[in-house]
Amino acid sequence: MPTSRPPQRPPRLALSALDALAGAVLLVDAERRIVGATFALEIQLGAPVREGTSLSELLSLQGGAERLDTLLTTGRETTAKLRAGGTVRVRAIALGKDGWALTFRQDTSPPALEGAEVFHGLWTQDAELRRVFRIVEKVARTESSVLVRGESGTGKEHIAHALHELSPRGKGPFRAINCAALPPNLLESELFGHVRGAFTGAVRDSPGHFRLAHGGSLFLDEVAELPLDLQAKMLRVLETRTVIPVGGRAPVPVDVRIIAATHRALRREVEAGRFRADLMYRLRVVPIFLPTLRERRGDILPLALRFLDELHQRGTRRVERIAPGARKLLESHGWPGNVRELRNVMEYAYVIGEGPVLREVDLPPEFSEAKARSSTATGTTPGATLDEDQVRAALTRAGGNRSEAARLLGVSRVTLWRRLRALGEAAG
Ligand SMILES: Nc1ncnc2c1ncn2[C@@H]1O[C@H](COP(=O)(O)OP(=O)(O)OP(=O)(O)O)[C@@H](O)[C@H]1O
Repeated sequence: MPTSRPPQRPPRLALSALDALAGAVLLVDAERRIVGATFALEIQLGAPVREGTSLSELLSLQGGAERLDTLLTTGRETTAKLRAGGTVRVRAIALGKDGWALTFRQDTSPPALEGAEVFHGLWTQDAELRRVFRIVEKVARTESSVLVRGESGTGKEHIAHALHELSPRGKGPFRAINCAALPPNLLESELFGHVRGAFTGAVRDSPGHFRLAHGGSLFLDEVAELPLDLQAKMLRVLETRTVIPVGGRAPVPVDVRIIAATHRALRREVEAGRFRADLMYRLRVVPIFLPTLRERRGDILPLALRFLDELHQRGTRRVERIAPGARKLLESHGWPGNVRELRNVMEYAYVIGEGPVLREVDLPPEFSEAKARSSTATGTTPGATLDEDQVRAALTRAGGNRSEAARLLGVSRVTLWRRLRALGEAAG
């Protein structure tokens, strides 16, 4: 009577290598039992693969057992139905007497990542964002002023860089200034420069961003926050192509292409009297709208995996899959901070969790409605669900810096401080 050996699991490293080299792969032993699956396959199937179960529990082939034999013996690619739903193209590669490696491709639609593109550091497989990339390529070749509109974290600064690099000015300087980050008087001298003695502390001449960007591009981030008096000066610079440094008299010629960005609707700012209409028309000759992450939900999981990949390069933990519950939460989240928020969330989950599976509980507190509800029900403070280990892990990762630890945990500094105090009190 034949004896059945227990299934032998391949080492995790081997699965990771397979994942990187071949993508969606399933390993079955000589008895056609599943012994391992790559992360890419689980993403494709949308569910974890149960080791030890029989291949026929995962796949169904028209023609039954006979077709399964053909699939395994001929090495030809075959269409198979997944018991969980959907069709795939499968090919089997015999591994001597040990079993088979099966590669999977999506059947009707092209493989999930086909049609994906990396454009100047921005990854997407979304048709709308890719259309934006094509517009950027076209407009980059011109001298037109571009206004990039998009929520925080949608990639406005990357687009500004792309516009510069693809333009004939690409070899010239690229300067960026955030109009919301400086008080008005400082902003003016940062933009237009100043002469020595123009104000207390002006011990020497300073060229300002316009002159430093001469022959290149100047990126005005958060342009809607420019105070009205500076808007008038900006308009003058754009019209005369000269700047007058603060405290100076002589206009200095500048040759700069302006790329502006905002998360606000400039038209509404104009209607509200906060932005000059004439400057708006100067800046938004070509408006470019970046879609939010929630408008391209298909990008969420692939981007999450890319960020995990980056974390793998830097850290020691190796996440091999995202648990279905966590995937659902990621896919349904509102993402007000867009891709930047996703990057931070993945880093948080990577740091907070342990082992090869990224789980629901590893995600920041705002992801768990149940947690939030129970915390409101019991009247506890936000972040009260963070346990000591999570807090410690984040602090270690942040080298003791509490602001950074709070960012990693997805809570405010005050919440972290309260939690530390509560834990301290509990320990004491
Ligand atoms: N499509 C994308 N693919 C990969 N990374 C992205 C993508 N979009 C944004 N990011 C990342 O998100 C972060 C924010 O990007 P960026 O600074 O260009 O956004 P922004 O719209 O200028 O944000 P803000 O308005 O808050 O300054 C960066 O780390 C960037 O690499």
